[in-house]
Parts: sequence; structure tokens; C-alpha cells
Amino acid sequence: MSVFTPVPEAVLSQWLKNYAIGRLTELKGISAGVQNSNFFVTTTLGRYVLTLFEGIGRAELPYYLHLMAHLARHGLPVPAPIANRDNEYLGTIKDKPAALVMRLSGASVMAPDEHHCTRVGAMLAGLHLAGMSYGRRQPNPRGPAWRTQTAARVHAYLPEAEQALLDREIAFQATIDTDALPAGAIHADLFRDNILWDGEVIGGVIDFYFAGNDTLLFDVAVTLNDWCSLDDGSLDPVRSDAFLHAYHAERPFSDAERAAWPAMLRAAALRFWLSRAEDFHLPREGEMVLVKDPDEYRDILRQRIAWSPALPAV
Ligand SMILES: Nc1ncnc2c1ncn2[C@@H]1O[C@H](COP(=O)(O)OP(=O)(O)OP(=O)(O)O)[C@@H](O)[C@H]1O
Ligand SMILES: N[C@@H](CCO)C(=O)O
Repeated sequence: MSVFTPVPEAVLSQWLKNYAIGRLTELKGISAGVQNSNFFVTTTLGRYVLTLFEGIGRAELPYYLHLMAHLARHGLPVPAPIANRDNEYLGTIKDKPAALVMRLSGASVMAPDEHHCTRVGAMLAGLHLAGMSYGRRQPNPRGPAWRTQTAARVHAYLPEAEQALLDREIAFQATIDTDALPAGAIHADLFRDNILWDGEVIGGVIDFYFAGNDTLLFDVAVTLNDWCSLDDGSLDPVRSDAFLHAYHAERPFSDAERAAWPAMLRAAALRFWLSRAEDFHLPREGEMVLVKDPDEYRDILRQRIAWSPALPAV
């Protein structure tokens, strides 16, 4: 269920008078998604998605919306935000920040094969290359400082063996120096449900609301952990090779990245173990988040500690 704030047609019709996209012909709530209220909006001139932001502060939103506009301008299948007649992307509906973006075609593939992973690797490299000329800066909201603070918050709720795993990982991550790694705007949540496939082609990359500036390798690790893991958390070597080689062909990995890779895979696993554990043990009142299984990412972390694949060489 992901329409937390209902929007009556009359309210939207009125709101759309400040846009140049014609008159409303259809409004439909979207049931997927766990963070915001989303709607498919059809007008006499096109098809759009309306998002009412339920938990993200208004101050953070311009970074995300302008990043989407920037990437779309670079030819990537990212939903372009729609400016209103005051030339603003961000408006307000029912006291919530609200934005319209282009509706893209396609549907998620939840059991990808190596061909999907090849395209995702190339797409992620494309996002990183285009993102290099993006002028705005905002730190990754789930970066190292957040990880340390969240570990402290969830620690007491975990069984002893998991507390020990968490302590060791936080201590290990504190020894990693990321200064030499290429950094830029990253998606930071490029999971399978955030890519829409139009047949074999990527029709859309959506949900930029965890984006921020961080090392590009962290984004590679986040994406690989979701797209290429098996049920026990270990990596499928075929999908993983396909993904990494396709990325490397567009943006070759540096020596510093090769050295930091095992630690980065662990940092990426830790990030989602922590966010899921926090949602599970410390649900915030009034905040509607669908809780995903923290154990999946605990297991991925354990597997990456035990073994990590090498990055492709030059
Ligand atoms: N630009 C778009 N074009 C087509 N479909 C979209 C677009 N944006 C969102 N959708 C559809 O809406 C669904 C929910 O969107 P999204 O994943 O952004 O939800 P959310 O609640 O904002 O974020 P989260 O995935 O973190 O829960 C997607 O699964 C997709 O089906
Ligand atoms: N991709 C996240 C959900 C938030 O977008 C997860 O699987 O935990």
C-alpha cells in the first residue's frame, strides 16, 4: 500500500493549472513503493508520475530532482521532472512537497540473468559518467557517519553473535581510507525494483531519493549485492562477472578501487543490514515503511567477509 496521502481529482486538476501539460484525464494510485505516495497521472498531453514526499525534507529534494533532470538531459532513461509555470520542479499538495516526473515504460525484473546484469553494469557506469558534470553537492544520506550512528542505535536489539559481527565490521570500516577513490553523484539504491525493463532494454531508472555524493565504487557494490546475489547471500559468479565487466568497459576501475573493493562490498552490505534492522527494531511512529528482511543483508555481509571477487584488471 503506497498511497499514504490521497489526492482527489479536483485538487490535482486545480494544481495542474500551474503546469503546461494539458488537462487531467486519469489519476491512479500506485501500489508499489514503500516511502512516498505515488500516482500515475494522465493528461490530454502525456503520461506522468506524481510523487508526494512523505518523509524527505523539502531542503533535500532539489538535489534529487535536478540530478534526475541532469541525467535525463544526458540521454539516460531517467524520469525528467516537469517544471511548473513558475519554472519550479517542486510544488505542494496537501501540505506535502510534490513533484511530477515523466512516466517511463517497463516493469521490474526480479530474477535477472547475466544479460540483464550486463545492461545494468553499463547503465550504472553511464549514470556515473554523466553525474560527473552535476554541479550540486549533497552527502550520501546513508554514508559512513550514518552507518556508525545507526549501528549504535540498533546494537542492543541484536543477538550476541550479530552484535559481535557488527562491532567487528564497524571497527574494520573505520580503517578504510576512501580519499583516493573516484567520487561523484551516486544513485545509492539501484535495486532490481528501481529499474524498469522495456523488453530487453532498460526503459527507466527510478527512485533517486537516496542519491548523494560518495565514492562511485560504493554504488557499484550496492548494485552488485542486489543484482548478483544467490539465496544464501553468496555471489553468482556469472551475473557478477557480466555486471563488473560491462561497468569496467565504460568506466575502467582504478588500482585504488581494486584495492578498496572487498571493503566497499562489505560497506554496502552493512548499509542495508543497518537500515533494515533499524526499520525492524525501531519503527518510527507515523512513518510508513515496509520492513524488508534484515537477515538477507546480514548474510550478504558474512559472505563478503568470507570471499569477494576481484575487480576486472586493465
Ligand atoms: N517515472 C516513472 N515511470 C514509470 N513508473 C514509475 C515511475 N516512478 C515510479 N514508478 C512506479 O511506481 C512504483 C513506486 O515508485 P518508487 O519505487 O519510486 O516508490 P517509493 O515509495 O518512492 O520508493 P521505494 O522504492 O524506496 O519504496 C515503481 O515500482 C514503479 O512501478
Ligand atoms: N532498497 C532498499 C529499500 C529502500 O529503497 C532495501 O532493499 O532495503
